[in-house]
Amino acid sequence: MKIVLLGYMGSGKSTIGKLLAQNMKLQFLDLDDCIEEGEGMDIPEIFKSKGELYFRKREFHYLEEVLNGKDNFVLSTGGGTPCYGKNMETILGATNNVVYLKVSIPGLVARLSKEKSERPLIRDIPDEELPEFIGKHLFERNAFYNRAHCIVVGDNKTPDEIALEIEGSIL
Ligand SMILES: Nc1ncnc2c1ncn2[C@@H]1O[C@H](COP(=O)(O)OP(=O)(O)OP(=O)(O)O)[C@@H](O)[C@H]1O
Ligand SMILES: O=C(O)C1=C[C@@H](O)[C@@H](O)[C@H](O)C1
Ligand SMILES: [Mg+2]
Repeated sequence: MKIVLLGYMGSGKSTIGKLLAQNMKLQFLDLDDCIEEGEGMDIPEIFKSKGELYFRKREFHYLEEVLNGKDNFVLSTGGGTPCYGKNMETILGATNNVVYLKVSIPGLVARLSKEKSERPLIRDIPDEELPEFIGKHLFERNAFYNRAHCIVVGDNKTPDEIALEIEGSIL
């Protein structure tokens, strides 16, 4: 069993992935953590010292390593993971349980305005510009996220409720 969670930054993939894995007695894997461990640097450091292109290459490497090398896990991806190169094909080729955790623009803004510093793509966006930035970015990324097998809305629900809803949708 391989479950892959997709969604924008702040949609709750890491929070809900952990709960879902516990509930389903599966291993929890967070692709951002795999990258940080493998590279020996945190994500803001990788972006700063090596650039986004390098990050995207390593992201694909760790994605393939997890999907092809492991089984019985919940994988929370990074917000951009499905949107680059062959990543979405690779994910869809590995499992029939790909879930898009969809959160509204105001919902994402409320969460991310408090947590920008660890997220290099938004850390320098002024709060008043966040809604427009996220709206445009999400519009571009939705084409990838919408290829998931299942979409679960994450607004106005607790992480436990969302994890249960996802569990009910797993094949
Ligand atoms: N259902 C929820 N309701 C309210 N807040 C939530 C919910 N799920 C997650 N959060 C909060 O939203 C913030 C972002 O969650 P999280 O880090 O899990 O997102 P993410 O999708 O993994 O983001 P990233 O792609 O940047 O890794 C955290 O502060 C988390 O506690
Ligand atoms: O949305 C994105 O492109 C990113 C999201 C984070 O999970 C990290 O993978 C990184 O900060 C890039
Ligand atoms: Mg995360």
